[in-house]
Amino acid sequence: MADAITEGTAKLQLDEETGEMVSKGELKKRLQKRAKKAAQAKAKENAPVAALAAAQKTPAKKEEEPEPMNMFAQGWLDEVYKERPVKPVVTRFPPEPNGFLHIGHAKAIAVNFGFAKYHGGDCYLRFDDTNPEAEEEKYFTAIKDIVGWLGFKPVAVTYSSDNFDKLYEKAEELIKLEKAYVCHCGDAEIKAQRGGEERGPRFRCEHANQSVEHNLTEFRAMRDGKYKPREAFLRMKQNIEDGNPQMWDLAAYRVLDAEHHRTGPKWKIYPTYDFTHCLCDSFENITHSLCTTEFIQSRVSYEWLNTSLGVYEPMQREYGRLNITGTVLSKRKIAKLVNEKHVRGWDDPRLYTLIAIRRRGVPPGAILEFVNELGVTTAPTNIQLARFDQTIRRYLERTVPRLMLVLDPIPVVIEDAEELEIELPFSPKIPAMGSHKVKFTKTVYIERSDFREVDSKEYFRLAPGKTVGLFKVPYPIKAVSFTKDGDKVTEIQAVYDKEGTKPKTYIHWVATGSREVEVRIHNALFKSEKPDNAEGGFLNDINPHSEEIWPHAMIESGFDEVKRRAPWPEAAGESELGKGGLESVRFQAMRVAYMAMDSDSTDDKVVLNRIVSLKEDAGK
Ligand SMILES: Nc1ncnc2c1ncn2[C@@H]1O[C@H](COP(=O)(O)OP(=O)(O)OP(=O)(O)O)[C@@H](O)[C@H]1O
Ligand SMILES: NC(=O)CC[C@H](N)C(=O)O
Repeated sequence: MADAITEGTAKLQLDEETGEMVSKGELKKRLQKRAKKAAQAKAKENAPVAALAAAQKTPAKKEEEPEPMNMFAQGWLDEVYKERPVKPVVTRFPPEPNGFLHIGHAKAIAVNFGFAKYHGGDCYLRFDDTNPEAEEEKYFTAIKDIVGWLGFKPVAVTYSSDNFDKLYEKAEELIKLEKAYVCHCGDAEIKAQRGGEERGPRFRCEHANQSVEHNLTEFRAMRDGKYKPREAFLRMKQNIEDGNPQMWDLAAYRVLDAEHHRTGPKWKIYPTYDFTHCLCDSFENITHSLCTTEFIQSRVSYEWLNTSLGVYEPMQREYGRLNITGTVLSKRKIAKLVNEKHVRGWDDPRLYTLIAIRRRGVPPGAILEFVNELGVTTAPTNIQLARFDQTIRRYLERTVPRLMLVLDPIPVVIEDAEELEIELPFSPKIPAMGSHKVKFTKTVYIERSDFREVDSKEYFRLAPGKTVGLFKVPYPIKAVSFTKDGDKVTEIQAVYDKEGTKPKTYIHWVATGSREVEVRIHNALFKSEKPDNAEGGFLNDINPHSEEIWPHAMIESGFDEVKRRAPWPEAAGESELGKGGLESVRFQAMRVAYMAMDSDSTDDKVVLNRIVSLKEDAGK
């Protein structure tokens, strides 16, 4: 008979509206009831509007797994390949090591590494380290780490600074070709030469007429420390008549009073982005140099320099940036949040740096799936946080095991119960995940929110005289009394309800002796979709409830096995890197949320982060 009851629990389903686990039949009944109500409401609307709404809903039904390589097989990236269908494809991901990467960079990583991988080629991780003032060792390490975590292996890690000698030679060559000159003009003069505020006529300064010998002497003097910053710079002699400002004799080299973290005090002059990037691409035999659309105008100067020097010419093409709304990504703003202690650090799970997303427990594969789903075009993509969460949720749904976790435990003493061993599957849908055994004890702990002191007709969980199912336990229980300390219920007394009908609802529980854990539930860090538009600035938009802590949550013993068997899922960079970090211990806490271990965990104390809720928040 016990079997007859537990059999049903294997097929329990989540009622998304109430958060309860209920039998298939009960869920069907509830859905029908709600559908009827909704239909009645809808009937009031006029027919065309209703039809449009239905039509708009259709695509959402498509819940299949996205094809992981779609973004390369079709659309913009496919066109780019067709423009230059060469083998082997060679690409590069070229971050400046001046901060932690964010979700937008994940797109750049996926595009560059993915494009090469898809075409059987190679991708370099190139540190674009030509601004010694802003660069720090910790960023190099963090960037390398994140690329590996996303599952990509650079064919080599290179540095623009590896090429400082070669770039210097190319600069002298450009001077000898009469295509560069040393200029001593200040900002105001340069502005005037470029037409000024009124966009008037453009003209060159007298330095542009210097002889090659003079320019060489001056450039070497710059190199040898004769000039202080801003006293001299090397300019490319492009085409001042051109409508594109990127052709208005851009700087190629400037004097900087800074030690480079790799070349030390060797250089007093450093090449600019416009001089460095296209040449480094050329030196590395990059076939497709993919970057974001703010570089569209730079394409002419990119091509001009390589052509002028007669070197191998890569092809630059530009795609739209990925922006997430409802958060801030700028380094300066995140630094403010960190310094003013609004968040726990650059890797705080409420941020959208990649180290933060990783710490929160988001699997690397889910990020790649997100980028792939959005696709790549030349248009910028502005995405709401909820859309990102939705992809993660779908990904976790099919890849992580389930456990029982109680956030706010309250003991229930089941007077006629005996200790039992109960087998729990790790996943109701994927038998290959296996199962584990947990102890069922006379006293179990349930969520405080699953008990009501006063029953009502619309309530289906535990209340005095009311019966509820405990997930996988042979008999449902009925509350008979409860004890209080002041306003707070401290214990519920219950008995097995062996005679009653099958319960309508099942709730999760944990046994006596279960491990106490701290759970951190993260909500949006900002109240609005556009924190930057808040009066007085983005700090005024901070959500005071962005982190809720449950310090005395309890987790069932299956957690130990989930931890031992991590990473969940075993994919992308985590397993290749070895074991995966604590954040790869992921699971679905039944009826609660998707969870991962936080890096604050110690041998004695487990801290868990909510990765995402089980369903989209109402109102979003
Ligand atoms: N939001 C984004 N979406 C897509 N690609 C991006 C985004 N931000 C940067 N990238 C790309 O990543 C690569 C390395 O970026 P780098 O760190 O040099 O950029 P950045 O523009 O300085 O970034 P940010 O200023 O946003 O921190 C570049 O090719 C850049 O175009
Ligand atoms: N061409 C590019 O991809 C630009 C990379 C460069 N590090 C930048 O964002 O400034």
